[in-house]
Amino acid sequence: MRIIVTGTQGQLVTALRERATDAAEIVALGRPLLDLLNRDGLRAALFDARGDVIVNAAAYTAVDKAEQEEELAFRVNGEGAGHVAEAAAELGVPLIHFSTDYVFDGSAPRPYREDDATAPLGAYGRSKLEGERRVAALCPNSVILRTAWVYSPFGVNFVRTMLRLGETREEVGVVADQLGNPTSALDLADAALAVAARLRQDGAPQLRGVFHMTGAGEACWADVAEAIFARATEHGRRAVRVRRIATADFPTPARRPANSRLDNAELSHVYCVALPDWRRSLAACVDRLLAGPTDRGA
Ligand SMILES: NC(=O)C1=CN([C@@H]2O[C@H](COP(=O)(O)OP(=O)(O)OC[C@H]3O[C@@H](n4cnc5c(N)ncnc54)[C@H](O)[C@@H]3O)[C@@H](O)[C@H]2O)C=CC1
Repeated sequence: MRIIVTGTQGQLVTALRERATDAAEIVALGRPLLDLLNRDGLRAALFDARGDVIVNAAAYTAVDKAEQEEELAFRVNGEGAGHVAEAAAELGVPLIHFSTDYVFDGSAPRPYREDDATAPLGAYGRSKLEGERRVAALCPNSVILRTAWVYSPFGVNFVRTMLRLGETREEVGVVADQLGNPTSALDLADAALAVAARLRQDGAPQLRGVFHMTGAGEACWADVAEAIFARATEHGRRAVRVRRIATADFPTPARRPANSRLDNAELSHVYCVALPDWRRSLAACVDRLLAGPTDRGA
């Protein structure tokens, strides 16, 4: 199976490359060859690549900056996703598109299900929701995977940021009133590869549509930080205290949902796919970052 992935540098595409087995060849296409802002170039690249499945893993992901650059975020995450969907439909290949918990406003008292009402709080969430709409409209042979709180040994993410802060600080203030599901990009890649294989073999309509895909178990950001620092001490790092703060004490340009939890029951029921518990995968990520040479820059 030849899987064409948009983007070459992101957490998810890097994880897909690492986790691909012999049964799946990953062809990652990024800028300048494939730019979500350039419909014609993108189409030419996807048509040339001749894949069995397309995965749209590229996106404008700067959540706070998007508040100042909403038009750009829409062009990349809305229109760009639409261009990929249009090309996949014309090529007749299934599309896996990634979306986000930020399509919800976080007011629900329980984990969100796929058919719950969307109401993004910020520009990034609005742009991703527009992408979902375009993908669903232009490419019915598609799966939209909403994920959340993604971390990995690569790129910019919470785990790497905490480990960097922990090098110089004895205490770090971390918000404790946002709940979500920490998700390892490597687990996400394994699950997405399983979905890709099913989509390729089976045209059943129930395999298409929106699915939630996050790590098992829930946490607030302060819980995640505590788990990171606890694991880091096992690698000889000195202990770092986590001061549990409120979102109101850590203002950011974009508002975040207080409840980001996604219910994965549908994915488990339809695909028999479930991601491991976040604590186990997080420990493995910290082990990897602290055991070997690291790619600094988070
Ligand atoms: N990182 C997270 O916590 C979450 C991510 N997601 C979604 O998961 C997917 C993967 O996210 P990550 O790998 O973490 O993102 P990332 O920020 O690590 O990587 C994004 C990739 O998109 C590429 N890109 C940006 N603009 C582009 C353009 N105009 N043309 C071509 N490529 C472009 C970047 O170069 C980069 O390779 C995205 O759809 C994101 O919206 C959803 C929820 C949470």
